Amino acid sequence: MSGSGHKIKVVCRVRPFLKTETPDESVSVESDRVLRATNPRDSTKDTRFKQVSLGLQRFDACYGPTVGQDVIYKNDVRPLVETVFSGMSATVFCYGVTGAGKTHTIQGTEADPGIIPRALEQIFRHQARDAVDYDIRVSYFEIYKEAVFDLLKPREATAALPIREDASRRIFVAGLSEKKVASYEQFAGLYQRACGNRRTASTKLNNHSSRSHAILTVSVQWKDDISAGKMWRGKLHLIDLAGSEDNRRTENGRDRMAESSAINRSLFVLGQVVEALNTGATRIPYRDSKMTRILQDSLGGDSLGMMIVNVSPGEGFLQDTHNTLGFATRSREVVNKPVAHEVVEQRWTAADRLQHHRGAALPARTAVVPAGAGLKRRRSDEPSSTATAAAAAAGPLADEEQRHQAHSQPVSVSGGDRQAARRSAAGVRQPQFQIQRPPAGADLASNAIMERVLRIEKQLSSKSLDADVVLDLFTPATKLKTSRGWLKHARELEQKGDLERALAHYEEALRYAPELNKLEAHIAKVRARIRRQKRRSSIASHGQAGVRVADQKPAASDDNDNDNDDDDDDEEDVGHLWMRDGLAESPGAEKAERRRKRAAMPKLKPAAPFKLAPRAAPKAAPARPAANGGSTENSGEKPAKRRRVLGGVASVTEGSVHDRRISFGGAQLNPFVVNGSAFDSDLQRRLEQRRPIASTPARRLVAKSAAAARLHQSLAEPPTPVDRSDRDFVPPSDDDDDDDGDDASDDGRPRPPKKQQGRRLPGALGVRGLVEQRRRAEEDAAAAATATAGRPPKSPPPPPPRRSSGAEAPLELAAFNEICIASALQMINSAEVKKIMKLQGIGKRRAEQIQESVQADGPLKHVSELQTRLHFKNKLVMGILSTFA
Ligand SMILES: Nc1ncnc2c1ncn2[C@@H]1O[C@H](COP(=O)(O)OP(=O)(O)OP(=O)(O)O)[C@@H](O)[C@H]1O
Repeated sequence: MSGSGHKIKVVCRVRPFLKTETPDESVSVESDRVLRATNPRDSTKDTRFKQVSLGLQRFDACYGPTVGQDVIYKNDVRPLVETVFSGMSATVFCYGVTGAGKTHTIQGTEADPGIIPRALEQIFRHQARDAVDYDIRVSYFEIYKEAVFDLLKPREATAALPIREDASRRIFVAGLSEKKVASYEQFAGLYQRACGNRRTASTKLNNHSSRSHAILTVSVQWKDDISAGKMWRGKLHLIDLAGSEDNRRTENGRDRMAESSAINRSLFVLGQVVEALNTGATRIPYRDSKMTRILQDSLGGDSLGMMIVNVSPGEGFLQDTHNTLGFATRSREVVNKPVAHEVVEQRWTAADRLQHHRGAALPARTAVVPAGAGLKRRRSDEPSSTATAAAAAAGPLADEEQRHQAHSQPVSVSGGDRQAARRSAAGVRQPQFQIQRPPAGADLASNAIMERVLRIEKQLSSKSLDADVVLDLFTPATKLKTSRGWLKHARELEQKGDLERALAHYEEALRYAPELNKLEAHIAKVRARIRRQKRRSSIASHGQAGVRVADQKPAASDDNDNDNDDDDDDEEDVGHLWMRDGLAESPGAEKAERRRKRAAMPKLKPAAPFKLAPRAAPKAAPARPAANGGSTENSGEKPAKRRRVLGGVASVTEGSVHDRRISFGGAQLNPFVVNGSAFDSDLQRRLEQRRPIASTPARRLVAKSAAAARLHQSLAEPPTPVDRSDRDFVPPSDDDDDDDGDDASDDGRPRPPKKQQGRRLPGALGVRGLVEQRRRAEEDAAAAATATAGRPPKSPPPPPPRRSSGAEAPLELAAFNEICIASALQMINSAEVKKIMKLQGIGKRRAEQIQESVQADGPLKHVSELQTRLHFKNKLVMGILSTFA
């Protein structure tokens, strides 16, 4: 039999009805190998159906309620126990739902003993009969809530024990006590005490329900004179599995629920193992539960295996019966490769000693190996020569009857490598089975799945299944698919302008695919748009007297605004902040007014293109090249490709970077410093690396800088016509701060008296004044650019105007800030501003103080305060500027 596979033997046993149950005909044993069960979905159907649902299940043996323990033992278990004396390992385990009779079958009662006492009796009888000196030892442990406990020790004296693998890759429980027993009586006393240590409890379905899996191992070892004094070891594992439980029926409390969850989990893994073995999966998830790990050799390993499937009769258990029988049928396909086991002495290697030196326990002096294999510490995935030979020699499996026979007779094994025995299955029959080491990370993945299952079970048991747990049930592919579905709907809704519902759909999509960062960003945008819509409508309805919303878009057009361009968003973001007097009341009229004003404004292109100034010449060259109305000819560089920004008003020349400044309309700007604050590190990085400004946000910021420049310029220029020769306006930057306190700027131009700072604008000019001023400045710029076209650039350029900082800010800066504050005041109560203020370190209380104070004293008092909140200010400034662009 060496080298051939043995299917697990599956025996079915139906328990009798208990006194508390009402007998019915739903489950019955039709013949010694056929069980009939009513279809749980339709009990009115003919009970003799064949193919539907349960139909007729064929097993190795079927026992009805009247069959006694002795019959089952004699027919099916006794032959298996005999194999132990051939050096084989054999496993009998009882499987079934709670209350189906597992403990009764494996343990029995004093009056009607089960498999364990009968098997031990048989072993001692065999010992007495043979002239061989058998060394019989027993160990008994339980797996309770995924922890292993020694049952041969008093419960209070035992801690959870670890599971290990020995040198020949055999699983064992480290530290488990093994007691030598010389007679059945000695065993019976020991066993009785040990049973008292097992955890049992009363549930609604079973007064004496086992809460753990219990595994009794009987080891029989002897020296064989015939085989030149070789040591042999046979093992018998007798296992009473805890029953799967439907917690709706057991009405378990919290403690029982935790136990039940652990039980169900390990049984679930058992099902997975069987499934994997049957489908020839590359990885068998033994490690996913302690029980399957311990049963590894009995499930697809080198043990002989037998499963007794216990079934509760009665209609009330039909669904459970259906599930149990389904599992049993699948288990019948599992093929084991039984081999005899030799005990060999092993020497401790240098590696063992080193490990021991580091604190690890030394391996046992003896190891159990497949007969004839000797002790080889070989990786399990290494092919062995015997394996190949065995695989080649393996013939087709014996038919079912022969297999049945194989269990009925002691298996004589001539030896052979354990690996060889496993591999010999290859090519023998389908499904074939191979033990392979799991691929790296497979355990992790499987653990993750188990964690999911556990979470779900936990929630199910607490009857509070929440959405996240349901989400866990989906595979990643399903999640992605579902997410796409939500996204599709969301986009449609957004296009229709139904932002609220679109947002809900987007959020739903994100739940299924939280890794979609872009989606997250888009959701934030949609949220912002909804907020803006709400603000607009509230401002429109509760607008203060004399203040009109200048830039308010009609709701419909806003709703339909489906482009995701940040620029537009930014415009929207703050467009409503721009408050002006005297504009048309209706949105339509406002729009017309805006259009009219825009048309009236001169265009700045192409005479005053906005571009990056050429790169500074090395050292000898002046720090700032002459500006020539925005052209790049003075750089001496090959003109680079131009990128149009902001509807043709400005353009950026790729690669022409100079001193981080942008020349525009005769002015040089530092794109990173608007009003003294750095605002775009990405752009800065790109420019510093001399990389093309490809990203939309970067171009947008450059464009905004242009707008900022225009406003600065218009504010800097006096309302009266200016000297056209002075075109080299440099906006204020940190480098240019002039704290000397004179009233004159470096270029000699007089500054407005400090007293007037911040008072003249916009209070004096008003917003309209500012706009008008800007328009005039732009006209001048256009005229100057036309006049200077074709002329050689001026050299050297006059030094740029300088400004004071803080409280001594020049007029234009003060005006700027005033605009900011005025704008801020309108949104000071909005959540967005609060958030910004929080980010900038302005507390709620402080924000309120500012608001009150601004209302009482006027906004200019707080210019310096706001100046320190650079980001906050810039956001507003940028928004305001975009309304000019
Ligand atoms: N074949 C049988 N003959 C007589 N009584 C039986 C038989 N099988 C089971 N019973 C009775 O049914 C009840 C439940 O049986 P048992 O405790 O063995 O179930 P179990 O499957 O081990 O349950 P659990 O998984 O909850 O431990 C017990 O009272 C037992 O005596």
